[in-house]
Amino acid sequence: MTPPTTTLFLLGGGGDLSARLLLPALGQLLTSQSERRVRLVGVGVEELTDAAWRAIVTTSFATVEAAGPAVEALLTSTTFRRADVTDTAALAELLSATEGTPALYFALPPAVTVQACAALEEVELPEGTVFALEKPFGTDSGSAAALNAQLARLVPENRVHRVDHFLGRSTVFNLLGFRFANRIFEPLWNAEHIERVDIVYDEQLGLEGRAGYYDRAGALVDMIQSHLLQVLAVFAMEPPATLDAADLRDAKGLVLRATRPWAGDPVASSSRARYTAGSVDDRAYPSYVDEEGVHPDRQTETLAEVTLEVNNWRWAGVPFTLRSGKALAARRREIVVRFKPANHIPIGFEGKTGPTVLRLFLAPDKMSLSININGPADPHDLERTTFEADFGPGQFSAYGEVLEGILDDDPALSVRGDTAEQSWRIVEPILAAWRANDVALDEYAAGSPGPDGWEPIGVLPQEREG
Ligand SMILES: NC(=O)C1=CN([C@@H]2O[C@H](COP(=O)(O)OP(=O)(O)OC[C@H]3O[C@@H](n4cnc5c(N)ncnc54)[C@H](OP(=O)(O)O)[C@@H]3O)[C@@H](O)[C@H]2O)C=CC1
Ligand SMILES: O=C1O[C@H](COP(=O)(O)O)[C@@H](O)[C@H](O)[C@H]1O
Repeated sequence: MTPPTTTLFLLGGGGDLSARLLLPALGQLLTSQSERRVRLVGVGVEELTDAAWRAIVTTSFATVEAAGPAVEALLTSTTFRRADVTDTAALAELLSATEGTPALYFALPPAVTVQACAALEEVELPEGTVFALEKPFGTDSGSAAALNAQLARLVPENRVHRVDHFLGRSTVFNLLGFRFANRIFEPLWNAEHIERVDIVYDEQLGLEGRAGYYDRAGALVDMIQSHLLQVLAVFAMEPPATLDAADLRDAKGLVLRATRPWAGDPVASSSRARYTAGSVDDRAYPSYVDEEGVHPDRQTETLAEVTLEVNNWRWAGVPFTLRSGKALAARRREIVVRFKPANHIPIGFEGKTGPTVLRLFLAPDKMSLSININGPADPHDLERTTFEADFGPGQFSAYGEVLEGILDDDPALSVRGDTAEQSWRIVEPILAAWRANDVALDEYAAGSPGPDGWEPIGVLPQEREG
């Protein structure tokens, strides 16, 4: 069946997110789905002719070699509207140009998004209007709740797509398929068998000129409050009956409602650090505090690590450590599941053993399982071996999957309002402890693995030595 036409209003279409991530993802989606028809309307405060806008879209599409009938149709019909989206009359006029169902993508500074939503309260929205909102969603649980209330006055919850591109990753579905389409993993997926779970997203990139946003956010809000808590929720969820939005989002919501800092102690369960001058591979970085636009007094961390507990029957007593940082020695993007030791290894076996360790890599998508086996030669001698499997690249980029959900009005891969509030509730005690300076702000040289004295996570002691 031919999908109905959507008019996609890209509010902030001239911005960085749009050019670098959204437009290429749209080009990729339309190349693969030649039947789909999208009328794209770019919106911004800058004066831009339709031809100049078309050139921007064409350049972004070229980065993914977008081609075919759906791409051609979009390029022929796309237009640009100069409008201040905080102005009610401008929004009403904009929406009158809708063909099919409108989707409003707020690729705007967050404060402008809030103002635009307020202005939209005075506008009669066309039937079926879909909203897509970027992170950060609010600045704390109170502002997230206020924005949710505002959105609820505009469109039903299932037509609000709070975008988290980590949920667009095929990794999420890979995780569900791996765990629930096999008999052998799900029965072990609990506190009885799992000792700890580490979710690590270490980046080599530094600030990359994003001080305006990042210096107020920091690693905890930028990566853990949003993306890594969503990964935790997918990892730890109860088995959903279907992959439908309602089942997935209920299951994630239950996990996050049960989550809090380890032992309720935000000080002991968290660490923070910021990078000093150094180099990552051959690229030199100045000290974070010397980056343009950074205010050292804000004490912004570029590396955050928090240990959380999920207080339910399945996970009681299992620490979940989430870590993410910038300008680190190596790129590490993985979930590391360490199983408890075997109850009893028959006396007579010797050699190096260790717990079973499952690694689910977030990008590129693959997995490995390290176990003990009898190696070659002496059959008494146990050795470690690792099985590996590649999940292969997903059909689309993460933003491609996000956009498909928005255009199909399927919110399965977006963050539900209550979950967005819960994510703030989880990190708020930690943010308060950091603001009060109850946790030291450590330092690490750019290009190092992190501050001296921090225990490496997701690595067995014997792997550290080796
Ligand atoms: N860039 C990224 O990698 C990522 C960004 N995000 C989020 O996406 C959102 C957008 O980010 P980004 O693209 O980087 O920001 P930019 O500053 O690059 O772009 C913002 C756009 O908003 C437009 N704009 C601002 N005010 C108005 C207004 N009143 N009316 C109409 N248009 C307006 C600007 O228009 P004009 O150009 O005409 O001035 C500009 O094109 C933010 O919420 C950010 O947190 C999330 C993940 C990654
Ligand atoms: O949202 C963000 O994500 C990126 C990391 O995601 P990736 O898909 O680009 O690896 C992070 O660098 C950025 O700081 C953060 O805002």
